Amino acid sequence: MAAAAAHTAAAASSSSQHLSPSPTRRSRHHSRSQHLFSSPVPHGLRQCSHRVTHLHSPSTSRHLLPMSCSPSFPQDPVFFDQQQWKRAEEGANGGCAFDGRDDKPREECGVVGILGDPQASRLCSLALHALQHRGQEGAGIVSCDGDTLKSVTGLGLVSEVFGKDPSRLDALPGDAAVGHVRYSTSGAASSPLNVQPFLAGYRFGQVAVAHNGNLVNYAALRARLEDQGSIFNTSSDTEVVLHLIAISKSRPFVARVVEACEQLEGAYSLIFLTSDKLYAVRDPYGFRPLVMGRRRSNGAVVFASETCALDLIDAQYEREVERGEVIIVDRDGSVSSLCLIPRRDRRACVFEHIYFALPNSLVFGRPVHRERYNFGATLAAESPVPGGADVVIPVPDSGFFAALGYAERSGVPFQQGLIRSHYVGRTFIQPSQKIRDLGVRLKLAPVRGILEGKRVVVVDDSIVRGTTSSKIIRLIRVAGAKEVHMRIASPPIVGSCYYGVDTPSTQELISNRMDVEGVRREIVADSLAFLSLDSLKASLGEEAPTYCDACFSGKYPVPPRENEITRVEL
Ligand SMILES: O=P(O)(O)OC[C@H]1O[C@H](OP(=O)(O)OP(=O)(O)O)[C@H](O)[C@@H]1O
Ligand SMILES: NC(=O)CC[C@H](N)C(=O)O
Ligand code: SF4
Ligand SMILES: [Mg+2]
Repeated sequence: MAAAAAHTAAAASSSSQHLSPSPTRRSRHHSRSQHLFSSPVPHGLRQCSHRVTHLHSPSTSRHLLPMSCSPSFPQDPVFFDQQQWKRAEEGANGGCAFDGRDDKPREECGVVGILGDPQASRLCSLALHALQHRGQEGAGIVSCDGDTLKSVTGLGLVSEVFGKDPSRLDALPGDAAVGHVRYSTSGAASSPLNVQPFLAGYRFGQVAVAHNGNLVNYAALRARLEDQGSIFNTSSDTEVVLHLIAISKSRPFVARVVEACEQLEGAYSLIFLTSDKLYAVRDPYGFRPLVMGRRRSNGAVVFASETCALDLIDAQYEREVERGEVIIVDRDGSVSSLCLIPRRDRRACVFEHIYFALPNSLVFGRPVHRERYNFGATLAAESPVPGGADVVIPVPDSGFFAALGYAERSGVPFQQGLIRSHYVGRTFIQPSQKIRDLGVRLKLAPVRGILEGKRVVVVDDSIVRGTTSSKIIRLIRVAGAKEVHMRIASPPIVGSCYYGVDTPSTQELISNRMDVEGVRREIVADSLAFLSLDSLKASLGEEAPTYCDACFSGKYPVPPRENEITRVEL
């Protein structure tokens, strides 16, 4: 219970705890299977002592290994032979500039890729709709009919970009498509130039990319590329990937992708589309989710950030894209799997389970609703309300399952004491504080009949800036509640995220500025408790060490870097 006390503040209590915001720089850990990837690889295809076929690009000295080198990967790889390498070489296809629009700095998006369905762009727009919670600033799709890649992107929601004017989807023919919903981490939210997928032309053809994540060495990479003469069209970190691919001397395209990715630091779940293939790549730590499935009707391959996107377009979930894996899907439907070098210990973002992902999704192999329920139940055991409570209410939406877990474990009845408007989006994701302030009041309305005269436990998934909690507590008091006890199903957020979640600067994080008692006073709760970090880890079980919890612990798997260059905002 010591941990519980450290994370709890009651009106009568003066307990205080200040959590250090400073990121701890850590050396990188190599995974147990690291030696497999760095073992010497003879030229061409060979069977090694691990019974792994190593792949060696004949035109470069790069070592590419089939992903099956890890015994845990469920799919048999399709090994490339020399002929396939040859065919994979891209023919010159005419160049094209970026699909212009523009940018400011931040992070978390949704990506989708489809190959093998004549309705690819329509399915893509539906899948993006299912991923809308991951980003609301912009949406886009690039499709390909086997020859030319075409792009439609725009600021706003998927329905705003694609729903109003059917001709926009008509302009995206073909059986392959890649899509993106944006929540900016690097590059202005308001700039249409920064809306993905980015479409570019390089020496051997066209390539489109959709990225979820954030590159911590983006500024340094961009400075180097600019020194070498690259001209950037956007202020997004993602654009460096295209430049690295374009300047690579490796062949075929997948070797360029691998060479580019080896220079990236940070988080990236990427989907690439070229005229003849679809590629999915996940960074060596696996910070951001990425899953693969197939449409039940015709076997079309689908990649998406979350399984909720697969469900909507009737695609059967097959597996995660593994960390450090590159999956290549050919137009004939064949699927190959390679791995990036080096591969690291997994550091999946625990905040996906806490807040970002939808509860009906499977993320990192776990049902999100179950994780949230468990966090809430653990919180109830750790931090009951002293003197008891009459009702447990969730802060909709993402506090719902944690509140259910809290109510069931504590034995206090669960009620829907706050009603959510369906017409207001996520407040955390809103770009300005003014909009967030208004957003909370527009979005949530108290139910007087449930709250009046009651000792109310309010359960939310997280406190970031404190905007939501303070507004909600005021609303609940105005509705007549006798006491309001706030319970948060995650630890205090004390550090910014550098891996694709646009958590604000550390100064804006309320738990960075003050201890738990200070936050309680600020939000004017009768008591406040956070789930302790130890309990969060206990709830994750054996896999706890494979999660990133840097925004709670300050332990950053990849050292964050400050921007080292100044540049003109586009
Ligand atoms: O402390 P704050 O800065 O207010 O941020 C924390 C709040 O933001 C998120 O909700 P959001 O409204 O974004 O989305 P949701 O509807 O999915 O819960 C989160 O669930 C908290 O409620
Ligand atoms: N949230 C994200 O994953 C953002 C992707 C990319 N870093 C951007 O800012 O557009
Ligand atoms: S710092 Fe936090 S939000 Fe960012 S990847 Fe790690 S756990 Fe997720
Ligand atoms: Mg919320």
